[in-house]
Amino acid sequence: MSVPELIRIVSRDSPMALAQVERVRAELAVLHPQVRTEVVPVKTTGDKWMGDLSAVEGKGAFTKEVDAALLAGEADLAVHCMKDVPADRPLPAGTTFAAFLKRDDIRDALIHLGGLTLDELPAGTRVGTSSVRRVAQLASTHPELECVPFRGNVNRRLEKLAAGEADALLVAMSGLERIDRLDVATEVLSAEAMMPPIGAGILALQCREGDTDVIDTISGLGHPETHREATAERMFLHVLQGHCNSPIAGYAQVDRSGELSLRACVFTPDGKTRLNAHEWAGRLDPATLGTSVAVALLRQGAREIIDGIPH
Ligand SMILES: NCc1[nH]cc(CCC(=O)O)c1CC(=O)O
Repeated sequence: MSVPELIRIVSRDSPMALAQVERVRAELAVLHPQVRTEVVPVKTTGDKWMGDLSAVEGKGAFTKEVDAALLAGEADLAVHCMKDVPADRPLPAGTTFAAFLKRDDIRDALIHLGGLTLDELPAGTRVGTSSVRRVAQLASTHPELECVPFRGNVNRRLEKLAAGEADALLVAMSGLERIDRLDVATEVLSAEAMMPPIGAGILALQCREGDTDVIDTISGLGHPETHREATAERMFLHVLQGHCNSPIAGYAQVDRSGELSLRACVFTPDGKTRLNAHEWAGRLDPATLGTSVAVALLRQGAREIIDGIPH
Protein backbone atom coordinates (compact mmCIF):
# COMPACT_ATOMS: atom_id res chain seq x y z
CA MET A 1 0.00 0.00 0.00
CA SER A 2 1.20 3.47 -0.80
CA VAL A 3 -0.07 6.05 1.67
CA PRO A 4 -1.24 9.29 0.00
CA GLU A 5 0.56 12.53 0.89
CA LEU A 6 -2.64 14.56 1.10
CA ILE A 7 -6.24 13.58 1.81
CA ARG A 8 -8.87 16.27 1.19
CA ILE A 9 -11.91 15.74 3.42
CA VAL A 10 -15.35 16.98 2.34
CA SER A 11 -18.18 17.50 4.79
CA ARG A 12 -21.19 19.66 5.61
CA ASP A 13 -20.12 22.92 7.18
CA SER A 14 -22.22 22.83 10.37
CA PRO A 15 -20.29 22.97 13.66
CA MET A 16 -21.29 19.34 14.33
CA ALA A 17 -20.06 18.20 10.91
CA LEU A 18 -16.78 20.10 11.23
CA ALA A 19 -16.22 18.53 14.67
CA GLN A 20 -16.73 15.15 13.01
CA VAL A 21 -14.02 16.00 10.49
CA GLU A 22 -11.67 16.96 13.33
CA ARG A 23 -12.24 13.55 14.91
CA VAL A 24 -11.32 11.88 11.61
CA ARG A 25 -8.19 14.05 11.30
CA ALA A 26 -7.14 13.26 14.86
CA GLU A 27 -7.59 9.51 14.41
CA LEU A 28 -5.79 9.62 11.07
CA ALA A 29 -2.91 11.60 12.59
CA VAL A 30 -2.36 8.79 15.11
CA LEU A 31 -2.45 6.04 12.48
CA HIS A 32 -0.67 7.85 9.63
CA PRO A 33 1.11 10.93 11.00
CA GLN A 34 2.76 11.59 7.63
CA VAL A 35 -0.56 12.20 5.81
CA ARG A 36 -1.60 15.84 5.43
CA THR A 37 -5.30 16.68 5.41
CA GLU A 38 -7.37 19.57 4.11
CA VAL A 39 -11.01 20.31 4.83
CA VAL A 40 -13.47 21.07 2.02
CA PRO A 41 -16.69 22.36 3.65
CA VAL A 42 -19.89 22.42 1.58
CA LYS A 43 -23.45 23.53 2.29
CA THR A 44 -26.06 20.89 1.54
CA THR A 45 -29.70 21.34 0.50
CA GLY A 46 -30.70 20.19 3.99
CA ASP A 47 -28.64 22.98 5.56
CA LYS A 48 -30.09 25.67 3.30
CA TRP A 49 -33.77 24.63 3.27
CA MET A 50 -35.57 25.18 6.56
CA GLY A 51 -38.95 23.79 5.47
CA ASP A 52 -40.20 20.23 5.35
CA LEU A 53 -37.46 17.90 4.11
CA SER A 54 -39.95 15.89 2.04
CA ALA A 55 -40.42 19.02 -0.12
CA VAL A 56 -36.80 18.81 -1.28
CA GLU A 57 -36.75 15.07 -1.89
CA GLY A 58 -35.65 14.63 1.74
CA LYS A 59 -33.52 11.62 0.94
CA GLY A 60 -29.96 12.70 0.53
CA ALA A 61 -30.62 16.31 1.46
CA PHE A 62 -27.60 16.24 3.79
CA THR A 63 -25.33 14.19 1.52
CA LYS A 64 -25.91 15.09 -2.15
CA GLU A 65 -23.48 18.02 -2.44
CA VAL A 66 -20.87 16.17 -0.36
CA ASP A 67 -21.08 13.14 -2.65
CA ALA A 68 -20.86 15.39 -5.71
CA ALA A 69 -17.61 16.97 -4.48
CA LEU A 70 -16.14 13.52 -3.86
CA LEU A 71 -17.15 12.28 -7.31
CA ALA A 72 -15.90 15.47 -9.01
CA GLY A 73 -12.47 14.87 -7.48
CA GLU A 74 -12.61 18.02 -5.35
CA ALA A 75 -12.02 15.84 -2.28
CA ASP A 76 -10.84 12.31 -1.54
CA LEU A 77 -12.87 11.42 1.52
CA ALA A 78 -16.40 12.27 2.63
CA VAL A 79 -17.47 12.19 6.28
CA HIS A 80 -21.18 11.49 6.78
CA CYS A 81 -23.49 10.82 9.67
CA MET A 82 -24.62 7.37 8.64
CA LYS A 83 -28.11 8.34 9.76
CA ASP A 84 -28.25 10.92 6.96
CA VAL A 85 -27.05 8.57 4.17
CA PRO A 86 -30.06 7.19 2.26
CA ALA A 87 -30.25 3.42 2.73
CA ASP A 88 -33.16 2.60 0.44
CA ARG A 89 -30.79 2.84 -2.53
CA PRO A 90 -27.13 1.86 -2.98
CA LEU A 91 -24.42 4.48 -2.40
CA PRO A 92 -23.87 6.84 -5.36
CA ALA A 93 -22.21 4.86 -8.17
CA GLY A 94 -18.44 5.08 -7.99
CA THR A 95 -18.28 5.48 -4.21
CA THR A 96 -17.84 3.06 -1.35
CA PHE A 97 -17.62 3.06 2.44
CA ALA A 98 -14.00 2.67 3.55
CA ALA A 99 -14.71 2.65 7.29
CA PHE A 100 -17.23 3.20 10.07
CA LEU A 101 -15.78 4.91 13.16
CA LYS A 102 -16.49 3.54 16.63
CA ARG A 103 -20.09 4.35 17.42
CA ASP A 104 -20.99 7.27 19.71
CA ASP A 105 -23.96 7.43 22.08
CA ILE A 106 -27.10 6.39 20.19
CA ARG A 107 -29.57 7.96 22.62
CA ASP A 108 -31.59 11.15 22.40
CA ALA A 109 -31.43 13.85 25.05
CA LEU A 110 -34.21 16.06 26.34
CA ILE A 111 -33.30 19.69 26.87
CA HIS A 112 -35.66 21.71 29.05
CA LEU A 113 -34.47 25.09 30.25
CA GLY A 114 -36.36 24.60 33.53
CA GLY A 115 -34.59 21.31 34.16
CA LEU A 116 -37.66 19.06 33.99
CA THR A 117 -37.52 15.47 32.74
CA LEU A 118 -39.78 14.18 29.97
CA ASP A 119 -42.26 12.66 32.43
CA GLU A 120 -42.40 15.90 34.41
CA LEU A 121 -43.27 18.18 31.47
CA PRO A 122 -46.73 19.72 31.95
CA ALA A 123 -49.47 19.15 29.35
CA GLY A 124 -49.16 21.49 26.40
CA THR A 125 -45.37 21.81 26.66
CA ARG A 126 -44.03 22.61 23.18
CA VAL A 127 -41.30 20.14 22.23
CA GLY A 128 -39.19 21.25 19.27
CA THR A 129 -38.54 18.47 16.76
CA SER A 130 -39.18 17.93 13.06
CA SER A 131 -38.29 14.26 13.28
CA VAL A 132 -41.23 11.99 12.36
CA ARG A 133 -39.57 9.30 14.47
CA ARG A 134 -39.59 11.47 17.60
CA VAL A 135 -43.06 12.89 16.91
CA ALA A 136 -44.62 9.43 16.56
CA GLN A 137 -42.99 8.11 19.72
CA LEU A 138 -43.93 11.18 21.78
CA ALA A 139 -47.51 10.96 20.48
CA SER A 140 -47.57 7.39 21.74
CA THR A 141 -45.95 7.84 25.16
CA HIS A 142 -46.69 11.52 25.95
CA PRO A 143 -49.82 12.53 23.99
CA GLU A 144 -50.32 15.56 26.26
CA LEU A 145 -47.17 17.22 24.82
CA GLU A 146 -47.20 19.29 21.65
CA CYS A 147 -44.50 18.88 18.99
CA VAL A 148 -43.51 21.99 17.06
CA PRO A 149 -41.45 21.85 13.81
CA PHE A 150 -37.79 22.63 14.55
CA ARG A 151 -35.19 22.43 11.79
CA GLY A 152 -31.61 23.60 11.58
CA ASN A 153 -28.28 22.29 12.79
CA VAL A 154 -27.90 21.47 16.48
CA ASN A 155 -26.39 24.88 17.39
CA ARG A 156 -29.20 26.64 15.55
CA ARG A 157 -31.82 24.55 17.37
CA LEU A 158 -30.27 25.44 20.74
CA GLU A 159 -30.47 29.13 19.77
CA LYS A 160 -34.12 28.77 18.76
CA LEU A 161 -34.89 27.07 22.08
CA ALA A 162 -33.15 29.88 23.98
CA ALA A 163 -35.21 32.37 21.94
CA GLY A 164 -38.40 30.73 23.20
CA GLU A 165 -39.51 29.06 19.97
CA ALA A 166 -40.16 25.91 21.99
CA ASP A 167 -40.16 24.93 25.67
CA ALA A 168 -38.05 21.80 25.25
CA LEU A 169 -35.99 20.05 22.63
CA LEU A 170 -35.11 16.50 21.65
CA VAL A 171 -31.66 16.09 20.07
CA ALA A 172 -29.12 13.33 19.64
CA MET A 173 -26.63 12.96 22.51
CA SER A 174 -23.91 12.39 19.90
CA GLY A 175 -24.74 15.73 18.28
CA LEU A 176 -24.46 17.55 21.62
CA GLU A 177 -21.24 15.75 22.43
CA ARG A 178 -19.68 16.71 19.08
CA ILE A 179 -20.41 20.42 19.58
CA ASP A 180 -19.30 20.12 23.22
CA ARG A 181 -22.70 21.02 24.67
CA LEU A 182 -23.53 17.93 26.74
CA ASP A 183 -24.00 20.38 29.60
CA VAL A 184 -27.43 21.42 28.30
CA ALA A 185 -28.93 17.91 28.38
CA THR A 186 -31.60 17.67 31.08
CA GLU A 187 -32.31 13.97 30.65
CA VAL A 188 -30.80 11.17 28.60
CA LEU A 189 -33.65 9.09 27.20
CA SER A 190 -33.06 5.34 27.12
CA ALA A 191 -33.15 3.67 23.72
CA GLU A 192 -36.35 1.98 24.94
CA ALA A 193 -38.05 5.27 25.87
CA MET A 194 -37.05 6.92 22.58
CA MET A 195 -35.93 4.42 19.98
CA PRO A 196 -32.98 5.90 18.01
CA PRO A 197 -32.83 6.33 14.25
CA ILE A 198 -31.11 3.72 12.11
CA GLY A 199 -27.42 4.65 11.93
CA ALA A 200 -27.45 6.83 15.06
CA GLY A 201 -24.03 7.91 16.28
CA ILE A 202 -22.08 6.31 13.43
CA LEU A 203 -19.70 8.29 11.23
CA ALA A 204 -19.32 6.74 7.79
CA LEU A 205 -16.18 7.43 5.75
CA GLN A 206 -16.80 7.29 2.03
CA CYS A 207 -14.22 7.22 -0.77
CA ARG A 208 -14.13 6.89 -4.53
CA GLU A 209 -14.20 3.28 -5.64
CA GLY A 210 -10.84 2.33 -7.08
CA ASP A 211 -9.00 4.95 -5.04
CA THR A 212 -7.29 2.04 -3.31
CA ASP A 213 -4.51 4.02 -1.62
CA VAL A 214 -7.04 6.25 0.15
CA ILE A 215 -9.38 3.33 0.91
CA ASP A 216 -6.55 1.23 2.38
CA THR A 217 -5.29 4.17 4.45
CA ILE A 218 -8.75 5.06 5.78
CA SER A 219 -9.90 1.50 6.43
CA GLY A 220 -7.51 1.34 9.38
CA LEU A 221 -9.83 3.79 11.20
CA GLY A 222 -12.73 1.34 11.02
CA HIS A 223 -14.25 -0.23 14.14
CA PRO A 224 -15.24 -3.89 13.53
CA GLU A 225 -18.26 -4.04 15.89
CA THR A 226 -19.64 -0.76 14.52
CA HIS A 227 -19.16 -2.15 11.02
CA ARG A 228 -21.36 -5.15 11.85
CA GLU A 229 -24.02 -2.93 13.42
CA ALA A 230 -23.96 -0.49 10.49
CA THR A 231 -24.25 -3.31 7.95
CA ALA A 232 -27.25 -4.89 9.70
CA GLU A 233 -29.01 -1.52 10.10
CA ARG A 234 -28.39 -0.36 6.55
CA MET A 235 -29.64 -3.62 5.03
CA PHE A 236 -32.69 -3.45 7.31
CA LEU A 237 -33.64 -0.05 5.86
CA HIS A 238 -32.82 -1.15 2.34
CA VAL A 239 -35.25 -4.05 2.53
CA LEU A 240 -37.93 -2.03 4.33
CA GLN A 241 -37.82 0.78 1.73
CA GLY A 242 -39.14 3.56 3.92
CA HIS A 243 -39.48 7.17 2.85
CA CYS A 244 -38.62 10.40 4.64
CA ASN A 245 -42.01 10.63 6.37
CA SER A 246 -42.11 7.08 7.69
CA PRO A 247 -41.37 6.79 11.41
CA ILE A 248 -38.81 3.98 11.60
CA ALA A 249 -36.44 3.39 14.49
CA GLY A 250 -34.05 0.78 15.72
CA TYR A 251 -30.52 -0.23 16.45
CA ALA A 252 -28.18 -3.16 16.16
CA GLN A 253 -25.90 -3.99 19.05
CA VAL A 254 -22.89 -6.22 19.47
CA ASP A 255 -23.06 -7.37 23.09
CA ARG A 256 -20.16 -8.28 25.38
CA SER A 257 -20.13 -11.86 24.14
CA GLY A 258 -19.80 -10.61 20.56
CA GLU A 259 -23.38 -11.56 19.65
CA LEU A 260 -25.13 -9.21 17.18
CA SER A 261 -28.81 -8.35 17.58
CA LEU A 262 -31.13 -5.92 15.82
CA ARG A 263 -34.19 -4.34 17.37
CA ALA A 264 -36.46 -2.25 15.15
CA CYS A 265 -39.88 -0.60 15.02
CA VAL A 266 -42.24 0.95 12.50
CA PHE A 267 -44.84 3.43 13.79
CA THR A 268 -47.87 5.16 12.40
CA PRO A 269 -47.36 8.95 12.55
CA ASP A 270 -49.90 9.23 15.39
CA GLY A 271 -47.93 6.66 17.38
CA LYS A 272 -51.05 4.53 17.89
CA THR A 273 -49.61 1.53 16.04
CA ARG A 274 -46.12 0.24 16.70
CA LEU A 275 -44.67 -2.85 15.05
CA ASN A 276 -41.73 -4.47 16.85
CA ALA A 277 -39.08 -6.99 15.95
CA HIS A 278 -35.96 -8.10 17.78
CA GLU A 279 -33.71 -10.86 16.50
CA TRP A 280 -30.22 -12.19 17.15
CA ALA A 281 -27.87 -12.99 14.30
CA GLY A 282 -26.70 -16.36 15.58
CA ARG A 283 -25.02 -17.81 12.52
CA LEU A 284 -26.41 -15.18 10.13
CA ASP A 285 -24.12 -12.50 8.74
CA PRO A 286 -25.09 -8.88 9.64
CA ALA A 287 -26.79 -8.12 6.30
CA THR A 288 -28.94 -11.25 6.55
CA LEU A 289 -29.96 -10.26 10.08
CA GLY A 290 -31.03 -6.87 8.72
CA THR A 291 -33.08 -8.58 6.01
CA SER A 292 -34.68 -10.93 8.51
CA VAL A 293 -35.79 -8.14 10.85
CA ALA A 294 -37.20 -6.13 7.93
CA VAL A 295 -39.13 -9.19 6.73
CA ALA A 296 -40.48 -9.74 10.26
CA LEU A 297 -41.89 -6.18 10.25
CA LEU A 298 -43.23 -6.54 6.68
CA ARG A 299 -45.07 -9.70 7.78
CA GLN A 300 -46.75 -7.60 10.48
CA GLY A 301 -47.96 -5.02 7.94
CA ALA A 302 -45.10 -2.50 7.75
CA ARG A 303 -45.56 -2.01 3.99
CA GLU A 304 -49.19 -0.91 4.42
CA ILE A 305 -48.24 1.50 7.24
CA ILE A 306 -45.32 3.00 5.29
CA ASP A 307 -47.20 3.31 1.99
CA GLY A 308 -50.21 4.80 3.78
CA ILE A 309 -48.21 7.82 4.95
CA PRO A 310 -48.23 10.78 2.51
CA HIS A 311 -44.78 11.74 1.24
N1 LIG B 1 -30.12 16.02 11.14
C1 LIG B 1 -29.07 16.47 12.00
C2 LIG B 1 -28.32 15.34 12.58
N2 LIG B 1 -27.65 14.46 11.81
C3 LIG B 1 -27.08 13.51 12.64
C4 LIG B 1 -27.41 13.86 13.94
C5 LIG B 1 -27.02 13.12 15.14
C6 LIG B 1 -25.65 12.55 15.06
C7 LIG B 1 -25.61 11.12 14.63
O1 LIG B 1 -26.53 10.34 14.93
O2 LIG B 1 -24.60 10.74 14.00
C8 LIG B 1 -28.19 15.01 13.92
C9 LIG B 1 -28.73 15.71 15.09
C10 LIG B 1 -30.00 15.13 15.67
O3 LIG B 1 -30.60 14.20 15.12
O4 LIG B 1 -30.45 15.62 16.73
